[in-house]
Amino acid sequence: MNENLDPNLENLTPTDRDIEKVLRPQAFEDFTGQYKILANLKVFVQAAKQRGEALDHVLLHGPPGLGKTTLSHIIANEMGAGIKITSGPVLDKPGDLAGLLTNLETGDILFIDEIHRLSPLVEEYLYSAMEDFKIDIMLESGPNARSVQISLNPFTLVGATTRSGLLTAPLRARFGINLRLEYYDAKLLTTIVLRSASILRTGIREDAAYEIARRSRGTPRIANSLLRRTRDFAQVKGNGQIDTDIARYALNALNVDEHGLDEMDNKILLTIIDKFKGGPVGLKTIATAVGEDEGTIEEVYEPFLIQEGFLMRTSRGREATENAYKHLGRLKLGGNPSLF
Ligand SMILES: Nc1ncnc2c1ncn2[C@@H]1O[C@H](COP(=O)(O)OP(=O)(O)OP(=O)(O)O)[C@@H](O)[C@H]1O
Ligand SMILES: [Mg+2]
Repeated sequence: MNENLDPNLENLTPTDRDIEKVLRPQAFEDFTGQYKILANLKVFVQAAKQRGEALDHVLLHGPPGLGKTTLSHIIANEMGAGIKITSGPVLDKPGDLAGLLTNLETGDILFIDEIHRLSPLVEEYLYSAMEDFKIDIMLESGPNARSVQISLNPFTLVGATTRSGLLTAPLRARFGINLRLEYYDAKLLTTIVLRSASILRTGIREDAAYEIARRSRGTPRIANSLLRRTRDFAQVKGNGQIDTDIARYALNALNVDEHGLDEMDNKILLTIIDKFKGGPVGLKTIATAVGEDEGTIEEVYEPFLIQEGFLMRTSRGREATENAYKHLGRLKLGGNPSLF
């Protein structure tokens, strides 16, 4: 995959990261799509504010680049609260978490990214903090060691994960608000591309924005990334304005396929078609063949392929659809004989 299209923020260059911040919506109003989630969140936020309470803990899950981090900042803004940011792998021991928790003011947001990667010890420590706003801390060490319970200011934990399947049941149960983000359709992504272009002061035609949008794998981060690269092409190869010709030229140069599928998407489909006669084939087998983690395929790649009609999930495994054969220029041999 082209590194600039990588959905993981960590792989972006510093300037890309700065631009990503500028493009990030700050309020409910600027956030496009996910209407149902937003409508519910607005009610919960307003109700909590009216009662003068902290918002209930929120779990945000869904594939990378759909707006989980963005939403957590918006929640803090809309609550008029502070936000502290950390992530599962960074919290090594309960002490790391205690330091963060005791510094939260009433109503503050503690955002834990990749919450599925908390160590079991830290996770257990989080339970009483979430439930009763209380934690035990150790005073002194050696023979004088004793633990005291201290009260925390009521806070809101916002957890984000691309792998909700890896969350333990007790942790999941402690979130009062559980929201799953969906892929965006091309129309919504067009709105996002147009908004981003205007922030970046780049002229773009609506049909060109649509061309970028429909090839962005349903993902705002990818749409913004493709817009920035297309802007480069427009600047160097054209007159700075993005029209459909420049957009197509740039997307082809970037190896973004007609449907916006990325290298791993195509690899998964090709593997099923070429090595397993189109399936059905088990998830584990696919994972081994393409060299990707089983859970990542299930939670990051598969949902998009299914939604776009390239893949089917059956009781006997995964099957490539007619669409997938067509897309990859493969001939489906003999169809499905069991039907005739
Ligand atoms: N609904 C939206 N409207 C406009 N822009 C959006 C929206 N959702 C996301 N974006 C843009 O996409 C970028 C990526 O979103 P964000 O970082 O919130 O994704 P994420 O779900 O946290 O991804 P990851 O799982 O990789 O952490 C943001 O910088 C923002 O500019
Ligand atoms: Mg994020």
